[in-house]
Amino acid sequence: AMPPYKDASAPVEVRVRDLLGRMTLREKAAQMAQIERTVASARALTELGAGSVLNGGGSAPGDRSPACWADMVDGMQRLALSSRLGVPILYGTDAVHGHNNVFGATVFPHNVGLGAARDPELLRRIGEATALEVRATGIQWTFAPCVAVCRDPRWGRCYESYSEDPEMVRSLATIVTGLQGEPPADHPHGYPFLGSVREKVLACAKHFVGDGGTDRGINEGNTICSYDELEDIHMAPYLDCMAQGVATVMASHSKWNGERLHSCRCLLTDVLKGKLGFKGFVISDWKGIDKICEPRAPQGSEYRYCIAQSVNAGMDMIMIPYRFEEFLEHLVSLVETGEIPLSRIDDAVERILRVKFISGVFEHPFSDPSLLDIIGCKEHRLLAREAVRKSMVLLKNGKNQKEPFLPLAKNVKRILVTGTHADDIGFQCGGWTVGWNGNSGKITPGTSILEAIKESVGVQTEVVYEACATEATIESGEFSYAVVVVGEVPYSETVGDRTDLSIPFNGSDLITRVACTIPTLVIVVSGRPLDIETQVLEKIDALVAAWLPGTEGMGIADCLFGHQDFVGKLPVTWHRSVDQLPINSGDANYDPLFPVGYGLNMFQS
Ligand SMILES: OC[C@@H]1[C@@H](O)[C@H](O)[C@@H](O)c2nc(CNc3ccccc3)cn21
Repeated sequence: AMPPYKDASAPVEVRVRDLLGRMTLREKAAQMAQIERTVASARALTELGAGSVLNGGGSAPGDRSPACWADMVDGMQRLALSSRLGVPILYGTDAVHGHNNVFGATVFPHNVGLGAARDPELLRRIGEATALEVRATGIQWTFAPCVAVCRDPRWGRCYESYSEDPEMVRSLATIVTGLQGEPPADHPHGYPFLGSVREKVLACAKHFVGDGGTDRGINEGNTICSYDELEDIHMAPYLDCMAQGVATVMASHSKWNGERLHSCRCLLTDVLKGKLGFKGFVISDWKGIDKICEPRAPQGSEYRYCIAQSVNAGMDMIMIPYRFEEFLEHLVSLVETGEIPLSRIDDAVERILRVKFISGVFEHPFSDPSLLDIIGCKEHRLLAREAVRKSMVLLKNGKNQKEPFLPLAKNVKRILVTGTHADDIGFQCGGWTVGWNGNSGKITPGTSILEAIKESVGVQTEVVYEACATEATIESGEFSYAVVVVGEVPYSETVGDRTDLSIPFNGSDLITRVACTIPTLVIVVSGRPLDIETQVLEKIDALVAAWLPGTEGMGIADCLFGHQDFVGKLPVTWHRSVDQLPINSGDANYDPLFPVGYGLNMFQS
């Protein structure tokens, strides 16, 4: 007869218990391992039975096409299903603003722009569209949403945070129901949920906890605060994610008052699993356990000790990604010596199997090729265009109270478009896009700001474009107005940590050169607020924060030319000077250039 764990009609907990009872210690330990796709061999997946596979940012199969991804994931699944007990893998990827690793996917604005849009229903729809594009490649799990509450814009991951305001971040956790589906009203609190194996993917709330609150915004640094502050500011969004049945949580590389989250039993077990009642599984970050002994010992040393510390603290799955067999040997040995109680292993594997059973991957282990055309489809690009439009924040609109500068006139003789970010899809998308750190240029199909402007103006309007306008061009006269698009080059994680937030490539000089001759709108494409000196702000006629809008540049033109009004409001404080940092709404003597919540509409100036 069919063993209970293979019986789709049996209750999940019965299937979990039955399968757990059949597994050897080595098989249990292997389920707790997540390995990188480049080492996902037959030995790893069939002989040893690794539980999960991921691709690190930028790691992709063949030509990055959707079909290539689906073939890869299905191939790995076939290997896993040939293991002794035939436990399927979960494949995880960072689809953090659309299915951003895949060429041709819809790339949505990064989280900071979605925080400016402040539209929970929009976030749910973005989750829905993203889930479909992820599923189209046969992938069942995304490492999103990042629910960091960014308290210092010097942090290289500021753009991955919806807001500095925990209440704003909480309200946007609706993306979880978009990704996973809406749990029924009687869904047990803290229990993982997945609504449809065809159209939904497992989500991952990250990075637990306090990733956005580190001292001076240093990535993977130290968050120094009381437990109450940690709970009120950084932990609050996890309650909302859990209320929506989030299936997994990723631990943060950062520390709380000097204690590494990856080996913090108090926060991972007593708080997250105990007090908050989380019933899904906790996964480490990339090589997160290898860092446990730093700085006393170099990263990766004392690996056996690191494994013991992390697993005993409550880590359920380890994002290894390359030391799988070493990990396996150590973990089995640690249980045999009693340094890790078998009960801890059983708890971890029970959580992993629970998520696998609720995900439907036992019944539907393979990709669904009928979804392939949905990647980058028109409907999703229109949704992304709506998100871009709603994320735009109008910070200045005219030099005096009476004459708003926007909307821009469409039927003028000649306009100048200039700046490093006017015609660069890669710059618009930012980090975590095709490559881990992102890139410049035509990295994936999309519409640049220049293309959007050309598409929006009248046929008799001449659009003159120069990445860096020359004096000759500027002085050549007859420009009705200029649009100067400047900002940051793509980055991710520590690569993005800054102590200086001035506009790169001497953006301020270009702005000044243009603005002293031509009426000028400045658009800033960045993952965070950048320094706008007073004399620059006074010289320009209008200023728009576009954040990192992604592929659908038309959403910017929709606002500039008045098709729709500006609705965006600042989700993070726009500082006057980096000397003020950290500066957050609610501080005593809060004196920013523009406060959280600031944003004009077209009729204001
Ligand atoms: O990509 C997996 C995780 C991601 O979900 C976490 O948010 C992030 O902290 C994270 N960082 C890495 C490191 N990525 C990496 C990319 C290319 C080469 C080496 C490492 C992986 N991950």
